[in-house]
Amino acid sequence: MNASLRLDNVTLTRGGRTVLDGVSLELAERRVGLIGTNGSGKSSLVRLFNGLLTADAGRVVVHGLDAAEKADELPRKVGFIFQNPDHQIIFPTVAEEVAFSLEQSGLPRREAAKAAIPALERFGRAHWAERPVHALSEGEKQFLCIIAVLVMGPAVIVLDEPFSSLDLPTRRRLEALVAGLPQQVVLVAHELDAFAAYDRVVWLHEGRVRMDGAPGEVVAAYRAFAEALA
Ligand SMILES: Nc1ncnc2c1ncn2[C@@H]1O[C@H](COP(=O)(O)OP(=O)(O)OP(=O)(O)O)[C@@H](O)[C@H]1O
Repeated sequence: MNASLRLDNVTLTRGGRTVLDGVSLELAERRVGLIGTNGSGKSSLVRLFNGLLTADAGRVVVHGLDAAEKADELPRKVGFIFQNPDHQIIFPTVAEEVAFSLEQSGLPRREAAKAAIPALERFGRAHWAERPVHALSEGEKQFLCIIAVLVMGPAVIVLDEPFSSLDLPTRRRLEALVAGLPQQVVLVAHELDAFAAYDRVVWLHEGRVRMDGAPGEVVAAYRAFAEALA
């Protein structure tokens, strides 16, 4: 099985607009960054990897699964962390949220409820179990989202602007947590320093790949481009 995220000549339209225009990419690195101005297509592109969006033309292959044929299997393969944890968390307590993830990964409901506490324990958060989710801070909620995704054992973690509402210390803690994950990680972010230790950064512009390579070079070129626009 090829452990890569592949787009072959992918075109995607949303609301009548071409959002991705013949994009071909093969992402096999463990740490991949995606940058670009607002509306360049970053969120749309990563949503192809878990079946939230479907390409209009071309082919998407996620760690060996053809996205068009195996759409149902993609969410277990690719875990998503979004900008706003409130959009992701659906249950009133931490334990219920984690239990739901475990159920999604195939455990029967009663077993999932029992397994939630040991799962939280693995992340040093067993004491959160009965906490109401609304009483968690933004950083804690984002941490819970990551736990809820990780317990499903995905091969890929996609983080789409996960830092936007976090203060700097909380952001650094989450970055450290993400840095230690064994999974392939795809990070969409506007905080360009986040990519320093990444293997590869792809710069998307108006639905096409504008530059692709080592973080230092791609980020420097993007900064120069953005400065010239300002
Ligand atoms: N739900 C939607 N319906 C129709 N068009 C959409 C929808 N969401 C996004 N688009 C359009 O798709 C294009 C790409 O949006 P996308 O969210 O992928 O960009 P992005 O690079 O992630 O931007 P940002 O940095 O602002 O999050 C935009 O022009 C946007 O208007």
